[in-house]
Amino acid sequence: MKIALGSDHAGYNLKEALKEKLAAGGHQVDDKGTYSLDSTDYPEQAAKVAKAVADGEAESGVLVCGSGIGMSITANRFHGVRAVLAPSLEHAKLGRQHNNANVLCLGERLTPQDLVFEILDAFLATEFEGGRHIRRIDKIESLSGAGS
Ligand SMILES: O=C(CO)[C@H](O)[C@H](O)[C@H](O)COP(=O)(O)O
Repeated sequence: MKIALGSDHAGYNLKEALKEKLAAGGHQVDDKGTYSLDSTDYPEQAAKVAKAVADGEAESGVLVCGSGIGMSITANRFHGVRAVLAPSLEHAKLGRQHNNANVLCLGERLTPQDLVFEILDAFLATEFEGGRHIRRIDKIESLSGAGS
């Protein structure tokens, strides 16, 4: 699978570990940065990953910051992106089954690495259930620009 990957400084170490894991699993990883521990602003990397997913250049995205919150807020600004902040396996599975999430957001400062690895595996392995959930996702997509 082609996966766009990004982090800020607070997610850099985890991003590097995830890059290795994804590559070892046979995935094609597009690393959108950041490329060091120097302080940076998460909207920059989140926008690059979200755009790659929105434009169809990547099938899925993975974003890491300290908590995962800033990444998810930013990524969900992009039409067609459904980013899930997943601190547990259940969040990752439900995000795929019910919400057809295409971006996984993680918090390096809050979630231990061994759990993050399991969360990533669950996210990639879980299928969207379709059915009634399609109607709801269509409603989300129809809201783009609403309230502005
Ligand atoms: O967006 C966040 C919090 O909602 C992320 O955790 C950031 O990584 C965090 O805000 C960065 O904080 P820092 O004090 O600048 O390292």
